[in-house]
Amino acid sequence: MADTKIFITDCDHANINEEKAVFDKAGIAYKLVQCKTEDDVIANCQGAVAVCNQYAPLTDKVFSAIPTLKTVVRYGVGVDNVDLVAATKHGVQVCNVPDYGTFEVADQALALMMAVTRKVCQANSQVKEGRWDYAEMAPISRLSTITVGIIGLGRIGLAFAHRVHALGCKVIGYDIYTDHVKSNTEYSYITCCSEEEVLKNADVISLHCGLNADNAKMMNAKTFSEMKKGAMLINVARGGLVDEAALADALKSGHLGGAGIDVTCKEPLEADSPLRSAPNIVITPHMAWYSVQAASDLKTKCAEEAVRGVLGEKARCPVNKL
Ligand SMILES: NC(=O)C1=CN([C@@H]2O[C@H](COP(=O)(O)OP(=O)(O)OC[C@H]3O[C@@H](n4cnc5c(N)ncnc54)[C@H](O)[C@@H]3O)[C@@H](O)[C@H]2O)C=CC1
Ligand SMILES: O=C(O)C(=O)[C@H](O)COP(=O)(O)O
Repeated sequence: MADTKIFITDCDHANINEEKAVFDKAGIAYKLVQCKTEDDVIANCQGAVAVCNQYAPLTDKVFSAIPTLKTVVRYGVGVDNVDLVAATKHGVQVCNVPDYGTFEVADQALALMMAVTRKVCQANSQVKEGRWDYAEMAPISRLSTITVGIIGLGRIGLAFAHRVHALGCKVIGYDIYTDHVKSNTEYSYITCCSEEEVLKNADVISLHCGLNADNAKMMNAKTFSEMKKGAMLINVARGGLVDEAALADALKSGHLGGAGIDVTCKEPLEADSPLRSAPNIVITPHMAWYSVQAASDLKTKCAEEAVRGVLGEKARCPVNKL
């Protein structure tokens, strides 16, 4: 369609009913294409003024080849598949949807923390295999006595902080910006400290920062060695924050006591990933964000932001500064 203004570059949801309702109401022509590569996007999204995008890489090459493009809206919070520097250079406004599933992700982090600290999955397997022996699960600490360290005190990190605070855990945290935490009495129970102090003092570390060039593989053999013996790692943020081979080694050596992860470097997890054979690790399939309500909210908010882009209205959630 020649006047198609909005393209959905790719999405893995079963239907685009919410997007359709928003685009039809605005009277804007749209098209769903399922692109995997930069070349797919270039071939299929010519004339786009705005795109809704999930995984397809949006790079300098794409922005150069589609000069009509003014707005990119990511289905989600993380924008690590979009080259923000190139987008800014080409005058493309990149937006995300930061507020569709905050509680779901914090809940999943809590679920993983409970699963690994209480060894729920191991115990479940034991019983199904015909044994009945709580002592096999040792050691387990009383949760209200542990220190939880949060790396990334943004929306999700702070929602997770509330949850573990409610369990009676001591909460410490590190973020590159902490004024919003220190100036808000609602968070007075969080002790802000350095990354090194979090590594050294936490019994459980939960990652809640976005992935960028500066923090890729921030959890690696060196940082794992700085963690307490028996400490546990939770990651519902991005797989690329963790050196997975080093995590598997730290679990196999017994230095780390467990891990709960929802995200991996390659998704789905590779068949030969060393994480598959590591002890006390619980892995979920990048589902932290998901609930029926969050999925619907995400699609509606993403479509509405794309419409604002086409109409030249102010973006609700811009990520880059033009
Ligand atoms: N597993 C899932 O389904 C989902 C995962 N996510 C991931 O969670 C991440 C966080 O989401 P929100 O809390 O909503 O984002 P946010 O932008 O509100 O918070 C991120 C925080 O991380 C901090 N940060 C950045 N780099 C850091 C570093 N190197 N060390 C410490 N702190 C650092 C930022 O200053 C910010 O306060 C997203 O970027 C995304 O990657 C988000 C939604 C769903
Ligand atoms: O919001 C995010 O960021 C997310 O992680 C997603 O919503 C869910 O995952 P992906 O779309 O990044 O697979």
